[in-house]
Amino acid sequence: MDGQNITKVVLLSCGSFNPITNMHLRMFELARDYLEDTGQYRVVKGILSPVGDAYKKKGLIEAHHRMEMARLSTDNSDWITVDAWESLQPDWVETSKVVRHHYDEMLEAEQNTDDVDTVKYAKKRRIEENYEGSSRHKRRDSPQLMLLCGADVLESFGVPNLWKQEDVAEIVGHYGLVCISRSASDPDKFIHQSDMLWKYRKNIHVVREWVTNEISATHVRRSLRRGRSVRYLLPEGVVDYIHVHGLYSTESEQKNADVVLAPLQKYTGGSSS
Ligand SMILES: Nc1ncnc2c1ncn2[C@@H]1O[C@H](COP(=O)(O)OP(=O)(O)OP(=O)(O)O)[C@@H](O)[C@H]1O
Ligand SMILES: NC(=O)c1ccc[n+]([C@@H]2O[C@H](COP(=O)(O)O)[C@@H](O)[C@H]2O)c1
Ligand SMILES: [Zn+2]
Repeated sequence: MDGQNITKVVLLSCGSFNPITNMHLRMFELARDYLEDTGQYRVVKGILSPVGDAYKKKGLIEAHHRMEMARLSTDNSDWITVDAWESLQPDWVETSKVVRHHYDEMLEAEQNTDDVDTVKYAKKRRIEENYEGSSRHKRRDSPQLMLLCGADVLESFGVPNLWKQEDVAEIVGHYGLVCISRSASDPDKFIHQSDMLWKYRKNIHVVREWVTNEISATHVRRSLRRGRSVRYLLPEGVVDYIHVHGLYSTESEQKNADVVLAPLQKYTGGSSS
């Protein structure tokens, strides 16, 4: 393989990570193996982006704790990183905007490592060449940013008032999606039944995990409330962090219990901005 036609990929995973589990980290490894096995891609970076507190999901603990646990989990990875930008936004940010933000950052980082053009205005001009008006245009050699998620998130695209269809079209049509199967889901069937997902099916990479691993953060929080062990479901450092800070109680599970999830609030409230 001469590497000439290999596209560099950055994987971005958005979620609550409440708390981060071994399966969240496995998703990145599974996705990288899958993409690189095709011979078409080289995965250069993974980004974990914990959602901000304004998402208002039931039982969602403070972003700074979720961020710190994600950091502890990725300390020993040479390619998976954690990014605080989304978690620091005062309002909930649609995933399409998070993807755009990281795409822009990725292009900027690419430009900065390019030692041929170091003159500032030239860099700026080349960044601008990636755009036409407000829409982002890919340069042939620029890396690709793909959203990484589990099949439940893919299937949530069909939940009324949860996602704007134009956002889904932008994510799958312009960037790309890597979806890890979960045992109760059938992502291929879901794609087949959606005209939009079918249209962009070539940009959706379904990774079938045969050794299914149904660790979920909900299960972990439940075990913690009941004083049960969660060892080996989460990285060691995260288990210690949870115990030291006394996280995940009956009380914390009631957070946002009577609040509507931010996207549902936004899209059922009549606002479509
Ligand atoms: N066991 C799993 N298999 C495949 N994908 C998973 C698994 N657990 C989580 N994911 C994916 O990880 C991302 C972050 O998910 P999230 O933070 O909601 O974790 P979760 O374990 O599903 O938590 P919760 O139970 O609170 O919903 C999502 O894309 C989700 O689909
Ligand atoms: N319309 C949207 O952009 C939209 C809707 C629902 C969830 N999400 C995102 O998907 C992720 C899902 O996280 P959970 O599975 O933990 O709820 C979060 O990062 C959330 O912001 C985005
Ligand atoms: Zn989930």
